[in-house]
Amino acid sequence: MQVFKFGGASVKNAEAIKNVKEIVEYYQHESLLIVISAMGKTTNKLEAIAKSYVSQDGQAFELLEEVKQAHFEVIAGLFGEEEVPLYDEVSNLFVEVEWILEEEPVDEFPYIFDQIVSIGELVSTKIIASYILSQGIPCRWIDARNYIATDNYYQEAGVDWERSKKAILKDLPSILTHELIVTQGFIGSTSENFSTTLGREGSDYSAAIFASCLDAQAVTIWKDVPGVLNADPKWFAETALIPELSYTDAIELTYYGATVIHPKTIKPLQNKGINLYVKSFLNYKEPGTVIRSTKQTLPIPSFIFKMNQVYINIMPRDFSFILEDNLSHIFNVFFKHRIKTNMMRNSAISFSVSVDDTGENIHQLLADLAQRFEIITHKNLELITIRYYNQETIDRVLVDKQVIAELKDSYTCQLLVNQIS
Ligand SMILES: Nc1ncnc2c1ncn2[C@@H]1O[C@H](COP(=O)(O)OP(=O)(O)O)[C@@H](O)[C@H]1O
Ligand SMILES: N[C@@H](CC(=O)OP(=O)(O)O)C(=O)O
Repeated sequence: MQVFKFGGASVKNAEAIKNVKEIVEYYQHESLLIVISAMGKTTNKLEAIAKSYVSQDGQAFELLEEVKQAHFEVIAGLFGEEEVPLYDEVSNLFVEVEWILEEEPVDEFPYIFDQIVSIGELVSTKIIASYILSQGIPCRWIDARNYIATDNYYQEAGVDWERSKKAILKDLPSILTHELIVTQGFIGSTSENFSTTLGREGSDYSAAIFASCLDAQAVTIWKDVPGVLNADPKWFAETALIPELSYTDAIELTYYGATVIHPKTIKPLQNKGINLYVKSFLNYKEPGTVIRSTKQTLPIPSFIFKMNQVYINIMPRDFSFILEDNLSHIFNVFFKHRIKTNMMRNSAISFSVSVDDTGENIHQLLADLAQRFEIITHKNLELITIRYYNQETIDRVLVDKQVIAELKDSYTCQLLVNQIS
């Protein structure tokens, strides 16, 4: 069997969903489990609703109505004038959010986020599964929350692999013998049946969890690009397709910020030797990129750009050295605020990190660190990572840039830079 994953861009409107159906139809004689994300930018809109609800700014119902109407338009685009029961099914899912919004917000934001935002994947999959079925392709919608068991670390839930595998193997193999399965990416459930999410862009990871538990032959992630390129085409005018990548190179590229695949996706597949394909949903017969066990190293240097970085220099107030005691304290504070570091350096009396400037939680991190350390921050920086670098590639990215910090090992070079105005 195989696992397919369709992200928000591939299901953003009725036309896009018809294209997904065409791809599924082409592969319908395979045994397929299809993981789908929320449509387009729905997750961002639902996040705005969760924030509006918590701040009680009076906008939440209006925002929810917009999201609901956008989904009804997609249903109309797929089914025309037909009075399909899907309208009621989708309305009922939105009613669950309305019930939340009617109550006073007493719970913590991460919990509220997960209860509201998880609806995006539930409605998108309801619509797409109904459409695929209406086109004569046997297909079953399943609720991923019955299969992806997690802890209760809301917004970044940890997967309970044992419980998930047991639930998946109990039900899904027999369904897959005669029907396609359509399910949600990104969401899971605690043992008390509260919805959880696996971290933003986490649907790729869901595909890997199902694939690993089912011992799939392959996973295919369908994208708006021809496959993995040597740089994000949004930042680089000339990019090249990488036809084959080792799991290690793929893990490194995604770890450093290549957003084409969620970083947690690759390890479970590597452990089981499952090939991961990245293909274009616009040219679905093209081979794309295959990530698998190979000795082949990246054929060309690859570039990763991360904008909006803040560089934090942390110095002990008492001029003690940056040794185990201070380091463990610093890492605990980063862990407490769940802030991921993109680059780290240390000297005898300072420890410096570059992180995404995500606003409020960075302020809280800095306030915590300032209790024990002197802090200097430098904002609006860009982090450039080059895998398989050489001097020519470094010179190429440094035009009009001032280097603030630099880290190199045999394969990877990281440059934290400032635009020279
Ligand atoms: N190395 C890379 N190769 C290809 N695409 C990349 C790379 N790095 C970043 N991207 C970006 O990833 C995007 C696809 O990911 P994303 O928008 O998250 O898709 P989806 O929402 O469908 O999962 C591409 O449009 C591209 O801009
Ligand atoms: N919808 C979720 C999960 C996800 O993976 O989305 P996408 O596949 O569109 O990146 C998010 O936007 O975070």
